[in-house]
Order: sequence, then structure tokens, then C-alpha cells
Amino acid sequence: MSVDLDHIRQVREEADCLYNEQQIEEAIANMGKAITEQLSDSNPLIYCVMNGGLVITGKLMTHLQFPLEASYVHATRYRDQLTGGQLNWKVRPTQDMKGRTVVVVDDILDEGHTLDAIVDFCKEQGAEKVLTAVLIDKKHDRKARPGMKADFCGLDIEDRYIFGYGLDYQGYWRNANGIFALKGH
Ligand SMILES: O=P(O)(O)OC[C@H]1O[C@H](OP(=O)(O)OP(=O)(O)O)[C@H](O)[C@@H]1O
Ligand code: HPA
Repeated sequence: MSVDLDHIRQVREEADCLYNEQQIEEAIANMGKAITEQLSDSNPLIYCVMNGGLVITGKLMTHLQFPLEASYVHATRYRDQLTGGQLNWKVRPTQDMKGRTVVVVDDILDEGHTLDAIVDFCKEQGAEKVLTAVLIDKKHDRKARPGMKADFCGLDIEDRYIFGYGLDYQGYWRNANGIFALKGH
């Protein structure tokens, strides 16, 4: 599929910045502190949810100065669309997680179906405790479960389509150094 890069550039230029780099880095440091307080003696297994979790997981991990193992899973349900569909597992966890504490790290808790499915899978595999950490919690009433929350969360946002810090618009701008909302969405 060919991509109109002028459109991609225009989207970034017209977007509203909801959080700048400094605010996000502060939020990530606070998440790191909270996770350290709770998990520093638990030898956790940290799972990055690709692709969106790439930036937050890397940045968060440097705030976790205790023994841990890191790996990734790959699950997607948006496929360059603005609304989610069926969850498609591309890479499932491979490590033995029996009896382990697992932390699933992702960029966003939107409706929550992605995190719920990954958490359920880890529990089925025998993880003793499964916790979730997200940079962003989007505020609306369409959560997979009413009141659903991540165990660790950096920032809340209003109900708009966002990109930056791992989140994409049509596969682009995961590299944007802020959280930006798409004009008109
Ligand atoms: O809470 P939900 O409504 O389930 O949405 C959240 C998920 O959606 C995005 O992934 P996406 O499916 O877009 O794949 P990507 O990580 O490759 O961007 C995001 O990275 C989360 O994993
Ligand atoms: O607002 C969003 N932006 C990008 N990816 C997403 N995946 C779920 N919600 C979003």
C-alpha cells in the first residue's frame, strides 16, 4: 500500500500536543518509582507489547534498577485503523512463567481488550501474579470491563485518537516526542 507522506506530515503539523516530552518523561519516572517500590524483590518478567509498547518499555526499564528479565509479545487489533477489531496474536510469550510475577507494559489502555487477552494468557500459563503498566489511560465508558484500570499508569487523556511515544497514526509517528491528538478526532 502506498502512503501519502505529505498527508502524514500534515497530520503531525495540525495535531494538538496534549503532553510534551518533559511531562511524559516525568510521568515515566513516577511509574518507575511506583513499580520499584512494589516489585524490586520479585524477580519479575517484563513483557513489552509490540509495537506500541516499544518506547515506553525501553524508557521505563532504565528506571527499574533491580533484577528483572525482559521480553516481548506482539498482539495487534487496530491494524492502521482508528478503531479496534479482533485481537491478532503475532508472537505469544515463550518463556516459562510458572510461579513468576509478570508485568505487561503497553503504550495505551484504550478499550482494554488487548491487555485483558494478554493478562489472561499469562495467567493460563501459570504466572503467579500479572500486573499491567501503561503510559496512557484513555478516559471513556467503552472499557472491556467497567472501571478497568492498569496497575501502573503514567497519564490520562481525553477520548481522542492520539499518536507519539509509541502510538501510531497509520503506522507513522510512533517516534513523535510528545502525545499528540489527531485534528478532528
Ligand atoms: O485497549 P485496546 O482498545 O485493546 O487498545 C490498545 C492497544 O492498541 C494498540 O495496539 P495496535 O493494535 O494498534 O497495534 P500496535 O501496537 O502495533 O500499534 C496499542 O499499542 C495497544 O496495544
Ligand atoms: O488513540 C490511539 N492511538 C493510536 N493507537 C491506539 N490504539 C488504541 N488507541 C489508540
